[in-house]
Amino acid sequence: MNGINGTLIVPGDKSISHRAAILASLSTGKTVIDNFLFSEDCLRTLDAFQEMGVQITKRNQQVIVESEGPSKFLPAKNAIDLGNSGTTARLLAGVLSAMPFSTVIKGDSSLSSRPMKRVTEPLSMMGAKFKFLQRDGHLPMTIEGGRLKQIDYEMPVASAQVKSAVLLAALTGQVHVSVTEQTKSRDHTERMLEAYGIHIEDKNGTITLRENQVLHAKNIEVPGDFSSAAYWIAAAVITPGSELTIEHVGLNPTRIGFLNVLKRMGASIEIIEKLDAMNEPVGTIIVRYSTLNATSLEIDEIPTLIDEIPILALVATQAEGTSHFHHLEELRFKETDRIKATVLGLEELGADIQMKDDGMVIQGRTRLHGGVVKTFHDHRIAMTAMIASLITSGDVTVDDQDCVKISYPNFFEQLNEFI
Ligand SMILES: O=C(O)C1=C[C@@H](OP(=O)(O)O)[C@@H](O)[C@H](O)C1
Ligand SMILES: C=C(OP(=O)(O)O)C(=O)O
Repeated sequence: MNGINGTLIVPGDKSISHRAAILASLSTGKTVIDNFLFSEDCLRTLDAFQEMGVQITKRNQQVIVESEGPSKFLPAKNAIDLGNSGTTARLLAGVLSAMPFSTVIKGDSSLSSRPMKRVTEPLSMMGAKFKFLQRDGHLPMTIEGGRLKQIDYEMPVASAQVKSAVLLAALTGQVHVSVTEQTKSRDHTERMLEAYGIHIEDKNGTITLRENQVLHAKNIEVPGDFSSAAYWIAAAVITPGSELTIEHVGLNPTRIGFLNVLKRMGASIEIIEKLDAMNEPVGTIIVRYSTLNATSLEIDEIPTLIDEIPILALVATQAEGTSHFHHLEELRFKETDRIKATVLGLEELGADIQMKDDGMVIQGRTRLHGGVVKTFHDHRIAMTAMIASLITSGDVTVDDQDCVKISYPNFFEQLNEFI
């Protein structure tokens, strides 16, 4: 391996694609969404609205949504299956809370083990009714929507999914709402609503959405997914001889904590261009192989790199010294327990890594070797293991390659271009 060299474009952003599908469905008129991410999770969001009567056409990199707005949504004929997608489940729960009918939503075994009370509690305060059909606090559940009332909600967890669920319920139900976050989470919903001309304000961590606002269709362009770019940024930083350019990638400050931490560790990273797509900063990243020092994560930066912890842990195995990753309790509620899966996976490859209740401690630098990594069907664990394979002395295999389709369907094709 002579390094990771060249220029790369990553697929569209998963979080923004979900929101584009939702807001286009809630608008009246025709929306063209460019560079939509055709991954399994985002397809679940499109399917859900299609099941409620929204007209959706998929072509190449585009999605065309034709809608008459939420007042014309029809009850789905069957339970809506959201597969593996936490974002779809929680954001859709917000929209369905304002619908004058009942809907059953369900998911796969991973999604059915993830907590839903974080959204059903505020949505119940707004007036929606929920019934858990198998296990308390989990999918499958029935959502009985209806007229909603205003709430001022203080979020107990830093979660963009919870914030967005409440905002989308208020928007769909046309009521006023305010949501206060202790730590700022990704703000794609707020930015996209603003781009639609909706009055939404963020003052000292309190986001306020005014009542009686409606969406009119507006074309959307989705930037490249920073969370997908993170795998290649890591690959270049840890593989000697690398210089990689990643173009047209989203650089929203609430998403790029991983870049900031890498820079702090000593990585050579340049951002050479910035433009704006639907209120989202977009640019080009140039990254080179670098000698790295260990680091510790601050509590406030966790939401800005929450999905990058597995790949950041791999990078830390190549940094000189001890890295302390704490305040990561939320990782236990992802597609799998990502603290456990990351520690087990990297241990299998020879890393010196210790599991803690709220995170992990990693001692670098270690020479990694080959092994068989258990993914627990989590796309981010599978991709982290495959990036590790670029620097291991033997082969790395994962027990499930298919799970990368959740967020990055062409991951293996792009990986093969480098090896
Ligand atoms: O709103 C979103 O699009 C997401 C929010 C985050 O989840 P939480 O809200 O649970 O932190 C993140 O982990 C997930 O991949 C996508
Ligand atoms: C946690 C993730 O997604 P979701 O919550 O939408 O399943 C992820 O993509 O890492």
